[in-house]
Amino acid sequence: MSNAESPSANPVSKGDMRERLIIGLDVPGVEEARSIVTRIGDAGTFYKIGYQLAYAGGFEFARELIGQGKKIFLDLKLHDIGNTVEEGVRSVARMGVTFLTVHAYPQTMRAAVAGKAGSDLRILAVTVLTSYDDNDLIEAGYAPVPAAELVSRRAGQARDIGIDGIVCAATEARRVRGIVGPDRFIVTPGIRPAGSDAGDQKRVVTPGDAIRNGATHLVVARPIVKAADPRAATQAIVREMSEA
Ligand SMILES: O=c1ccn([C@@H]2O[C@H](COP(=O)(O)O)[C@@H](O)[C@H]2O)c(=O)[nH]1
Repeated sequence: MSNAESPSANPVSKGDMRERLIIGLDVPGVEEARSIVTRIGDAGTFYKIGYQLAYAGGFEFARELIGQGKKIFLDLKLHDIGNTVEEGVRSVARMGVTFLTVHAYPQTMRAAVAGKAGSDLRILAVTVLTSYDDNDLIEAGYAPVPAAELVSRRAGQARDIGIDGIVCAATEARRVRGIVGPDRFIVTPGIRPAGSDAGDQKRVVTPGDAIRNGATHLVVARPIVKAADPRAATQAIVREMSEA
């Protein structure tokens, strides 16, 4: 069976929505991150480390959280020449993290699949950033194309290359599920509880609708890490996911 036909088994437990909420630790340093993780306590099981924390001690902190039994999503959105991506992914594969992102360019995705070979690391392909709408794609030099169509095209390429999961807006999750089949992860940022500030996100969905649309994992940063009570904010989102 080719790589494209055998994506990694989807380990999502339908029973515990905490495992399907990925909390984005978008904070300036490890001290702040550690404090938020402590305050969230057992309400959170899965954390995302992106640019802001990764370049401020986040890699070491990722190892610390893994040591405590938490899962880690390294959101590095790699994109470079193939050899550099492949070797970078090979290094990340030794860290024990669960998810790593790359941009959904075919050369990049192929290199990432080669780099993670033999490890438990799962590669997610970022299709079209949730802060982009159709006009942002035109501004970036694309011929006019609806963001949802470009997401579909890239999801199909990711499937053919054997990528483990797709990052897209939850508005596109149903369509993407039809393209990638039942076993791949669909990870959706741009999540906002009703009434909360979208900030720079443009393709936004509530936690309940994201689950109903078939997302396997939701990514939420500011609505939790900037909340007065991050544990209560986490619990409210998990509750909404559970009731969906
Ligand atoms: O398309 C994408 C890919 C990644 N992200 C990341 O998710 C979080 C979302 O943060 P919020 O504060 O909940 O908006 C952030 O770390 C992004 O880098 C994304 O938003 N969209």
